[in-house]
Amino acid sequence: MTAAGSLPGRAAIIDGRAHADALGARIAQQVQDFAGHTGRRPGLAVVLVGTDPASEVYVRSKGRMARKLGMESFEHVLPETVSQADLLALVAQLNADDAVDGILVQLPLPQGLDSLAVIEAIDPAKDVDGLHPVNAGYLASGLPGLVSCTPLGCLMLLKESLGELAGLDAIVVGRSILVGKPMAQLLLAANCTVTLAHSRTVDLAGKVGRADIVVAAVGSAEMIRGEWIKPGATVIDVGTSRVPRDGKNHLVGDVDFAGASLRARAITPVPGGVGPMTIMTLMHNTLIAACRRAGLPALS
Ligand SMILES: Nc1nc(=O)c2c([nH]1)NC[C@@H]1CN(c3ccc(C(=O)N[C@@H](CCC(=O)O)C(=O)O)cc3)C=[N+]21
Repeated sequence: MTAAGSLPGRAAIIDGRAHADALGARIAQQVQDFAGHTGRRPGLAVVLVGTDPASEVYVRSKGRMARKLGMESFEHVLPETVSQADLLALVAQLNADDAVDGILVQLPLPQGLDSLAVIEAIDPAKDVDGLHPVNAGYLASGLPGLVSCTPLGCLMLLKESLGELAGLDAIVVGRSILVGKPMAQLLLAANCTVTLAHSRTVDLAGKVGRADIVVAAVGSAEMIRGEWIKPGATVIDVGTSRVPRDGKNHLVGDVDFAGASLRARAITPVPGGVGPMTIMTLMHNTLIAACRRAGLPALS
């Protein structure tokens, strides 16, 4: 930890691990209820293409969490050289498999594979990542679908920390399909006034400085500076960058944590913030998909 990082900040730390554990306990109970009603367990299929070490870690932890909560986990590891056709054939097989309720294809895919085409091939009812255009459209239309895991986890943390979000000014920095765009939609649905900022935004510092809620999802280490943050704002940091520091590799977010925690009222740490919630909302989505597919009422 840096000298600045060890200074006590004023902000409350939003403990993503604790919130994820609490959500996990509720999901585990509902998985048992589901099994009691249907005689089977919710099933999650995770597809990994290639051998990116960080992706391997995430895929393994998703499988481990699914099993821990009593779900079935199906892990498919394909070589980096797999053809688009073979990957699409696996997706078709998983679509047709009744034991599979959720399908997640770990992104990014290796060069040469068309990830949008792969996502479009997933049955929207099994798209637990919420990336299929049908699910993105449901979200934009205010209809029930499946919502991308990371933004859903961020919204849960914001509601836990702030209670009512209506009327607050929110800025989302980053416009990816995986995080930024669905995050902006969720905040809009929660009646925030939303600014969606990106690499071409003019005066990002000024716009961040007017926001009650800052969601940083750019993937650029500590680019949101602490002095930009409006005093009393709530900061959600989606970034996870590995940076060499003091001879070690450190995981840091998109936000200058030490600086921001001197001004924010509450902030998520990295690690231990959004990351653990992302895995748990994937489990939540898998349970929702399983209930809908089984014709059971959505569990709360
Ligand atoms: N189709 C798809 N869906 C995803 O949701 C998806 C993906 N592809 N590709 C990669 C990113 C990354 N991602 C993370 C999940 C958990 C942590 C996590 O639990 N992080 C821990 C720390 C883990 C560590 O120390 O490396 C934490 O923040 O506390 C981080 C990142 C999901 N992703």
